[in-house]
Amino acid sequence: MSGKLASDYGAWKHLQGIYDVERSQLVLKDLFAADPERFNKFHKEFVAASNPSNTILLDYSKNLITEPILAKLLDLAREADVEGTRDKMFAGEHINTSEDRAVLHVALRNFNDFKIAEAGVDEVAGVLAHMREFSDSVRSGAWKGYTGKTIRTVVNIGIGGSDLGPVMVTEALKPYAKRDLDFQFCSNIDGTHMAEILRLCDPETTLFIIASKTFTTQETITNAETAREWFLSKAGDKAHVAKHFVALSTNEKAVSAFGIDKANMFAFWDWVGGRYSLWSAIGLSIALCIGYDRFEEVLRGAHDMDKHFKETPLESNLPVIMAVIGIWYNDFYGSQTHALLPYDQYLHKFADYFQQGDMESNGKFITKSGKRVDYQTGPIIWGAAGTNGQHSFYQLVHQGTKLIPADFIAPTTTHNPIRNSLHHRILLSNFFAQPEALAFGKTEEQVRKELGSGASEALVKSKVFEGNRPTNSIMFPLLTPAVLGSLIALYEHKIFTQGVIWGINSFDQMGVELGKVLAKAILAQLDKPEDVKGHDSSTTGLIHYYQMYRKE
Ligand SMILES: O=P(O)(O)OC[C@H]1O[C@H](O)[C@@H](O)[C@@H](O)[C@@H]1O
Repeated sequence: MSGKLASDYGAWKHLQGIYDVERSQLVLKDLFAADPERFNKFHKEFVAASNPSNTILLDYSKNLITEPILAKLLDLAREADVEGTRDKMFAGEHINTSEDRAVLHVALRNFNDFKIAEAGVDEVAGVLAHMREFSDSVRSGAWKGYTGKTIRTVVNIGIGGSDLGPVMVTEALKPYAKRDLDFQFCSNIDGTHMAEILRLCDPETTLFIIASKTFTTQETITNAETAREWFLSKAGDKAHVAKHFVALSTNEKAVSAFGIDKANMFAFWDWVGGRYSLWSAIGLSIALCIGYDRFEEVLRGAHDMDKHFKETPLESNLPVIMAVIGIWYNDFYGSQTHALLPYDQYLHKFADYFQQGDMESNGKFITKSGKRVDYQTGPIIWGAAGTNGQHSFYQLVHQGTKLIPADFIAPTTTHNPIRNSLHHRILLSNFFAQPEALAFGKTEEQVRKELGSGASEALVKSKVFEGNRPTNSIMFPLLTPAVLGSLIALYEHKIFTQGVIWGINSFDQMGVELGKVLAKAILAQLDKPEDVKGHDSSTTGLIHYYQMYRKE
């Protein structure tokens, strides 16, 4: 850790100079016209070392970059010591400095490849074996509920990282799911969420997974207590809890205080960040859904991307390339957001997942050495599955006043080739067309030609697309467990690389604390109006309104 701000680096200053002078010349239409080799120069294919059918193509040619700009961006990564910090992460050094912790989600999918010396790493295989045994037993029907019936519904109770990963992955890998097992995910403290899920559950055939790293999160513990209360109101005897409740946590004490047997607890370790935890015991619902072997394929896919990130020179390193191009827009062009646009319905939760993954990691204004940054850090992440987004927000992406860099993501082959893959061909024609339209637009001249001489000036102008809007295109053959694992790890390492360049700690989450503390204080004041003290007039007024109209 140099203690420097990113803006102190020589490469950063150089990039600012390039931006100021060359920006007007960075026109995609011209860059492509000038160089027929542009695609060849600006795309890379990742091929997994352990599995050649797992490949990912990254086409970054439709970005506002030239070879010298990309080289300078990579110099920035070198100057910020991305490689050194990466190696420290893989070696188990405590790079999460504010919490004095290692950052070792890579150890959860390592299978003894990299040597990592940190307490707990040698326990990973044992927990995976426990997950295999348990998921096999539930899926085969050998695991019985308290009346001897097999499990039909699994309810994962967790929030944030203990929810979003399992939700996204079980959706993404639905083609591999055990279809006679229903999966529900209860996260929100809003009782509506639990109430609607319990309506779908039969206590005799439901398994509750209480997923919480800390086992202190208010939402999860309250929801878990509600589920237990509901279960006991039907099952009666507390001894039956052991057949219907399991816990995924680092906090053994709190798990046993809740009444869950140690044999039904799946452990992980403080070096697994919540938003990086789907690879840990938090992935139990994934293993139950697609089977342990498929879950392990997800892990192995991620490991292949870890190897790529760790061992590939920066010029060919996919996560690093995506990271530095993102910095070019975020910090020099001033774009505020980054869109994730998967053209695959199974990835419809991908943007939601990386909203936490990216924004909780890099939404920080203080560097690791305690300085306030004088540049932008993490972008706002958003998006939706194509083609739905096209009929919703793409108008602004094409003709709005904001620059919105976007990643278009698609499989060449669909799991559902209905009508001879007609749907998929239409889907992909949109996937190819949108980045093309965004890059090359439509000139006034073209519009005039199309409309003929009678068209009003205003109409002509309204149909012009300026173009020059940058995108990455990411393709892979099929959304398999291995490909998904690699794809998630690709984005994880992108986020890591950006965090290192910005000098921030991507692995703590102090920003989620304040609201929690205030809510606790307010909860104690909600009963009586005279208890509402210590707030501004707006907060006081809102609580009083609630007290006047509530019905319980
Ligand atoms: O798994 P837990 O401990 O219940 O935490 C759930 C979530 O809580 C907070 O919002 C943050 O710390 C997240 O990173 C975390 O994922």
